[in-house]
Formats: sequence, structure tokens, C-alpha cells
Amino acid sequence: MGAPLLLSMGDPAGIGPEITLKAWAALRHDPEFAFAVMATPRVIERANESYDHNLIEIEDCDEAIDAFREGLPILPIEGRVPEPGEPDPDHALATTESIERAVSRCLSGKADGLVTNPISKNVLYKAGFKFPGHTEYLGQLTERHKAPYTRGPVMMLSGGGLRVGLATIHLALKDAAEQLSSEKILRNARVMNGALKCDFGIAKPRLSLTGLNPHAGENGALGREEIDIINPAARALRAEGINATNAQPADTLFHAEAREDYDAVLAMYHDQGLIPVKTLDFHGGVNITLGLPIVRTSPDHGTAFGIAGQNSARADSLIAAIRSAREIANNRKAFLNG
Ligand SMILES: NC(=O)c1ccc[n+]([C@@H]2O[C@H](COP(=O)([O-])OP(=O)(O)OC[C@H]3O[C@@H](n4cnc5c(N)ncnc54)[C@H](O)[C@@H]3O)[C@@H](O)[C@H]2O)c1
Ligand SMILES: N[C@H](C(=O)O)[C@H](O)COP(=O)(O)O
Repeated sequence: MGAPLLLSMGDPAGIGPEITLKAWAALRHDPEFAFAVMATPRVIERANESYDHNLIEIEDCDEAIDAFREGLPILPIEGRVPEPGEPDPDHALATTESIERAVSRCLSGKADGLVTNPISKNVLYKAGFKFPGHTEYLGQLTERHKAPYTRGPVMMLSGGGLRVGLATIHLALKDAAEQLSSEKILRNARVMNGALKCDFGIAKPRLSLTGLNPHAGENGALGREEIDIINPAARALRAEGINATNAQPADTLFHAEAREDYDAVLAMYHDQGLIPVKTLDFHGGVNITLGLPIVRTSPDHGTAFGIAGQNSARADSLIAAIRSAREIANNRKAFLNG
């Protein structure tokens, strides 16, 4: 048995506290998935008023494994207690402190991985948060520690039989097209290749790259990014031994038959890659950050402020993220220990 996993609190006004309680209730009898949540206790207690589960405040991660079967282990942090569905930038400090403290414990080996509850980007931006999201933030928090393969971070969504990494993430679509480069594609494909070997146990990964334009540019008639950016990067990848296709038409890449031909797709922008995953399996999808010194997963959904506090949120994606973090942690240990 390794160290436990850690969940961050996420936005305290979102559905994180509720789905954390539901995930604990679903997994409490399986110590392999033991976790603690780094949270303001009252935020969890208030959400627990609909369930009346046992909550156990602990002092550090090593108490979580034994406590897990009896109650939800909580590593307490200071913070305000908002009304569900009423986000406030004033809660941002506790939201980011939860992430930072959890990362520190993962880096020290006290936890085997971090599963992040959803944050609201625009709420954090209003509080001065300088990163586009968790992905870049975690990259900065872990930058001084050795990465297990080519350093990321790279966002990859997994679900519905798909794994889709992104060449660009939280950019306006016009900016994603302008900022797409061979260098970004090379870097992210290298990270994905390393992750598929180290974290997913795939000895010979097969990557498929999407085009940016309809019909992958129709041989230049509908745009030249494939000719000038994507395919030169694909050629360079193959030259260094990475199995990567040239730009493929994205609209024919995700159906069941096509999925047999690759282990992961590198999509060129956020919705191009996330729509197929969240369409095929919204409640089972998992957001995975590749190329970090720590294991990090997250549900594929957000804070769902509109339903927070109504006891209607589904914990499926969080449970899948917890299971995925444990599997990746086990695979990574096995790979690195040879
Ligand atoms: N992992 C993350 O931190 C993460 C992921 C996606 C979005 N976000 C952030 O969350 C905020 C809201 O984003 P959004 O509105 O685009 O997406 P969202 O996922 O919060 O909500 C989209 C729709 O799905 C529903 N939904 C989401 N999760 C659900 C669940 N577990 N059970 C039942 N229904 C669920 C919501 O009620 C809503 O109708 C934004 O600030 C966004 O940046 C964070
Ligand atoms: N694009 C992600 C998704 O839809 O799941 C989400 O915004 C989370 O991004 P970070 O993990 O960078 O916060």
C-alpha cells in the first residue's frame, strides 16, 4: 500500500465538497483509493448536512489510510464558508492554499497524487490569479523538481475510450490558431509519448495529430497550418523515433474504428479535443496533467455553481479521477523502479 491521495478543496461555493463526500462514501471500503481532502472543515461539514457522514480531522497524510474506512479524512486549512452557488474572489486564498499544500505533500512523498476539485477560473482571475488554470499553476509549483519524463505540463482528457492531449489550452480560438507552432506540437507530443510509456504502461505509443483546419487544410486550399506547422513537427517526431501521424482530419478521427489506430490524439485546441471526450463520457471523463513531478488528475467538469448545494451533483467523474490517479501512481512507480 502506498501513500494516500490528496484532494484539493476547489471553489468552496462549487460542487467540490458535495462530490468529495459522495466519492468517499463510494470508495470508503477500498483502502487502495484512500484519500484526504485539504479543505476548510466547515465547508465540508456544511455540505455533509445532507449526508451525515463521519468526518475526521487529521494532522498529516499518514493518518489518512487508517481513518479512511471510518470517515472522510480532512487536513484542515483556514477559510471562509460561502453559500453554495455564491462564488466570491474572497475565497480564492483558501482555494489556492489548498492546492499549494497538497502539492507540497505530493512532492515530499507523503501523498501519491493530487486530485483537484473544480476551481472557477474567472473567480480566481478577479482575485489576481495569474495562471490560465490548474495546469499551468501546477507546472510552476513543481518546476524545481525533476520530472519523470519530458517535462510538461500538458493537459490530456481521458474518457469514452479516448485520450486527447492539447497543443494549446485556455486561449481564445483566434489566439490558439495564431499561437500554434511546431515547437508547441513537438514539446507536447514528446511529453505525451513519455507519459503513455511511464504513466499508462504503453511500450510503443501511437500518436495521431489533428489538423487545425477543415479536412486538415484540403492540401493547402483551406489553410496552410498543416503544411507549414503540423506536418513538419510530425516529421521531426518520427525522426526521433516517436510514432506520430501527419495532420489528420479531426472530424473523422474520433469514431470507434478510427480509435483503434492510435493510443492518444494530440488536438490543436481546447474544444477540438474536449468535445469528443465529454460527449462520449461526460460523467466518466478525467482531466490528467502530464509531465509533472507529481501525479495530478481532476474531474472533467467544473464548479457547477448552478446546482451547488442541491445534492444533485454526480461524483462519477471525481471517482474516475481518483481511480485514475491511483492507477497512474502505481504505473509510474513500477516504470521508474524498472
Ligand atoms: N477541473 C476544473 O477545475 C474545471 C473544469 C471545467 C471547468 N471549470 C471551471 O468551472 C466553471 C464553470 O464551468 P462550465 O460552466 O463551463 O462547466 P461545468 O462543468 O461547471 O458545468 C457545465 C454543465 O454541466 C453540469 N455539471 C457539471 N458537473 C456536474 C456534475 N458533477 N453532476 C451533474 N451536473 C454537472 C452543470 O450543472 C452545467 O449545467 C468555469 O469557471 C470553468 O473555468 C473548472
Ligand atoms: N479545460 C479543463 C476541462 O474542461 O476539464 C478545465 O478548464 C480544467 O483546466 P485546469 O486543469 O488547467 O484547471
